[in-house]
Amino acid sequence: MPRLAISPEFPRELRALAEPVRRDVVVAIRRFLEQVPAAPYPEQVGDARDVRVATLRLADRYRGVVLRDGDVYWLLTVLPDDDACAYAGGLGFGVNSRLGVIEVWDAEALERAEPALRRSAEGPGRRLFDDVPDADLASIGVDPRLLPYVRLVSTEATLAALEPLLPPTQYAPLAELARTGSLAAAWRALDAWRTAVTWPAAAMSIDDDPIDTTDVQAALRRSPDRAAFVADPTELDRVLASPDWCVFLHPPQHRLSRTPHYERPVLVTGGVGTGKTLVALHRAAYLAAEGSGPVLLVTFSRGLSDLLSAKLDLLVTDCVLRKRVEVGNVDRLAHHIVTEAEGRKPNLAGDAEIGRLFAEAARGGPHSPGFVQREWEQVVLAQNLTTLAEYLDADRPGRSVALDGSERTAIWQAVAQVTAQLQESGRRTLLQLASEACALLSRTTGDLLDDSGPRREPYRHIVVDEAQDLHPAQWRLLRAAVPHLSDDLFIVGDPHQRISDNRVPLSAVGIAATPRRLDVSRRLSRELLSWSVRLRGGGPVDGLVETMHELFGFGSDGHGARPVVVGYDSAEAELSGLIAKLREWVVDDRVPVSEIAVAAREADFVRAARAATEKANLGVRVCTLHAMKGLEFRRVAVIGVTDGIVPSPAALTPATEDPAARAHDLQRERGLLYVACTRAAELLYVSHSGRASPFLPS
Ligand SMILES: Nc1ncnc2c1ncn2[C@@H]1O[C@H](COP(=O)(O)OP(=O)(O)OP(=O)(O)O)[C@@H](O)[C@H]1O
Repeated sequence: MPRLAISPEFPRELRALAEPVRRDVVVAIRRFLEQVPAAPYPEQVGDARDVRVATLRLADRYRGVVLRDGDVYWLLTVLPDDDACAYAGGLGFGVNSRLGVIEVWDAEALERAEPALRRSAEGPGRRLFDDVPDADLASIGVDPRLLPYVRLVSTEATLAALEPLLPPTQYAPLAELARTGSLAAAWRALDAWRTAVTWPAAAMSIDDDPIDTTDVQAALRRSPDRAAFVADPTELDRVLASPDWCVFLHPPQHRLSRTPHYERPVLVTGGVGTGKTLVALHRAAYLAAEGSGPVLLVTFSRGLSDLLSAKLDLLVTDCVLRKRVEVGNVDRLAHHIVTEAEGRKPNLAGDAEIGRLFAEAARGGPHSPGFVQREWEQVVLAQNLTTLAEYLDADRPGRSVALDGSERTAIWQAVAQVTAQLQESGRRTLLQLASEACALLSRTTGDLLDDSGPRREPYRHIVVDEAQDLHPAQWRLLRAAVPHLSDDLFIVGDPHQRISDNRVPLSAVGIAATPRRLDVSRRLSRELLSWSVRLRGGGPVDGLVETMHELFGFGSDGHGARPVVVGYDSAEAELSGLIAKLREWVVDDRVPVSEIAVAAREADFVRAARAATEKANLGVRVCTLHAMKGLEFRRVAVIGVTDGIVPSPAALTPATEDPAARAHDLQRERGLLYVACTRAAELLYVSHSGRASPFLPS
């Protein structure tokens, strides 16, 4: 029986075919897998650069292109007959001698480029790699068949022009060597392509066992981003029907999510669209299959946990495994634990009620209600301070206004008044609930969440998404909900996308996490990414990690359109401009309305935009900037990005009251706009009426 692996391009190209052809192709592959009568057979391609390449007739006038090695077949694409033969004939194949992964290159295009390369290399200057011996180029994985072309490269620009023709696993270390002149830097670039199946986690050194560069099957198994093995028609159907991200993980994503064991908690940070959520989903799926107990996949809000749950359903199709993962948000977890312990649902206090209580408690005092409330949430609840003595002694990280003993005592009394009133009315805030749930879990009585043993944590593994927005009380709850064992906490987040006031290093809540990083945005084009990074302001931010988190060093793997920023004279004209833009997208460009979103800072403008889109019969999503968190659309319009609206004056603490709080508020408002603008995978349109928001890059 043949062993068949599918490349990520194949399902995409299959989806683009007309329905009857698609059906015939799938039937033919099934026949091939099971070797029943009338199964397609490999046919040699005349003049092929690699004799192992063949085609399979999969439908009338359509052929699949395969790389064949013994009984192993790697199905690369499906094309009309002539195109398939021409394409197959021009490909070069190899196994990377350092990584052991499969490589494909455009051998025919390289042959065509050779005369131009020679001409450019004939000039007076030296060639780029003249000083690098062959052995060093081999040590970064350059294939001997590509060496003659590499030797002709005279400038970094020429090398960049060759990028589409070379395997990325050879281009990346070469580009790094050209840029830095350092072999060590090139090895590091090479290392970024290792997957969890390339090497065991402990064996990441360049000098490990020699690779058998003739073993195609082993190479395909080490290339989970390039090949998915399907043993039978059921697996075939799953690979063909699943979204790409379910099947083909990029090497760093694969390594992070499928490393067999992490002795300590892990914190994965990464810029927008680098695949953090996908890594969290895959880690949860991996732990469900390979772990040793119940898994909690937890995020910031209910809306996001519903989205995570739907994605996990796509990823984990086995019901038994899926049941091992509970998906929720931290508030729900706290609610659940307190309800179980008390036998009834807790009453929650809303924001308006809390605001009113603090207004009363702070009346006549030197500090505003907002200041006192922030002191409660960011100092008292954040550090779980329960007595005045503890508060008098406490550090107040992130709070810039110094308080003497009598001021602290006055604030403590105001906070005590609010908490007493809450207690009297039988209400609690969500943060209080998180603290109580943590205290309940820390008791030795057990009997929570159907857990009958004493002091047994309800989960064996916890995976956290959108970690940058969790409060210290919520972190303590998560820490208490899982035992201190290997693979306890796997955390993903991006401090630059924070839209809350929570900026706690994990070490401060008892989580000593090993940092890891994802560097390549898979959502944003280079153009959108560079604009967004300027919008965010390249400055470092704090929280999650011990030191400041920098925004540099992260890139994108594709090009696209630049964002469009349009200024109007009035809000009415801005709404008319929005409707015209949406019509262009929906009617002219035929983008489905479900793949378009409109967002604004102020609820009033959201309502006005919603009314305008409904009147124009354009059923796109219209929401606040906040509601865009964690989502993704092909096209996004962010409107009302006007001075005086973004940042929202109501969300800013007066500088006279607390300059550090104001700086944080500004950073949060900037983060909010950054998050909304970076939801666009394809096109971003930004508009304002009057002067543009000071956050917009010039
Ligand atoms: N391995 C992959 N295969 C296919 N698509 C991918 C892959 N990795 C990432 N993507 C694409 O990138 C998008 C972003 O992934 P994801 O939402 O996990 O990133 P993120 O880092 O959590 O983003 P953000 O922090 O901006 O919310 C995905 O929706 C998908 O379109």
